[in-house]
Amino acid sequence: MIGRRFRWVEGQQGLHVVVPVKSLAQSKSRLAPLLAAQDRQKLTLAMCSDILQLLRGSQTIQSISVVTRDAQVAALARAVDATVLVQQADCGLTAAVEAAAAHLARQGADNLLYLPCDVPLLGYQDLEALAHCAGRPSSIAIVPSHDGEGTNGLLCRPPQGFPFAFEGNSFHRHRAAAREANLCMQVLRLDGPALDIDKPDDVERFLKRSAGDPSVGLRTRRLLLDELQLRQEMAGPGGDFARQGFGMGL
Ligand SMILES: Nc1nc2c(ncn2[C@@H]2O[C@H](COP(=O)(O)OP(=O)(O)OP(=O)(O)O)[C@@H](O)[C@H]2O)c(=O)[nH]1
Ligand SMILES: O=C(O)[C@H](O)COP(=O)(O)O
Repeated sequence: MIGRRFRWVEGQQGLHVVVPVKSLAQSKSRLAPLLAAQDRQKLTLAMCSDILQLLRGSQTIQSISVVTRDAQVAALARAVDATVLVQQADCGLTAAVEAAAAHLARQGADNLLYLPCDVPLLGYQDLEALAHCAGRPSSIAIVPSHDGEGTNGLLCRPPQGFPFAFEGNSFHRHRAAAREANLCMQVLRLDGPALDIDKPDDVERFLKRSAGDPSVGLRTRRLLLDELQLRQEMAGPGGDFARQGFGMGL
């Protein structure tokens, strides 16, 4: 647990963030048409690094927990003073968040904010918006993914007891569960964390959007453009990564 950076602001709650990360070798399989296996691993590490550095620098964050069985991810997490909850196997996202919820409840935390590792456009203002939502007891805030189907952020107060049901159309399931339990629910449509990088089109969207804001997703952007040499000019208006090969063996 870390608590020293959190700065109390009236109306805001210090957030206890949980970032589950599956084994690098298993991550980002839907990007296989675009990136080779080694490059998908590098991309996951770069995105983890971006989000962990952002969390570390935010005064709205009270603790960071990374749930993983991957040694490289664990090392990255420890470097920013995050708590590493080591898993024996990749047993799915829901199980990973449930394990973190139990841990936080034992530690006496009064909230949990799930964030995936693949939202490099997440910014400080998004965390502030979430911190405002955490002010009320028995509350839920959900950040839907840009396609309106997935859950790219889920804030629960208290941390345990909500029926997490990730994967597939989880936004609708989480919203229905909050309504059924009569919880105070907010749906936060935040453009930055709404973009999770799952598919080749998402890489294109990320490069377009991050071009206007060098303060977010810096490591991810550098990796894609400089090291993996994806060509940014293809991301301009009318650019078409797939048809032009994107330079990566399509
Ligand atoms: N600890 C842990 N994290 C997981 C597991 N499954 C998914 N995650 C994490 O949950 C978040 C959202 O997962 P996905 O978007 O499905 O991950 P992904 O690597 O894009 O998945 P694919 O493209 O389907 O391979 C990411 O931070 C993942 O690393 C798991 O079994 N254990
Ligand atoms: O929305 C979810 O349940 C998880 O974030 C996984 O969704 P994804 O497969 O769209 O990344």
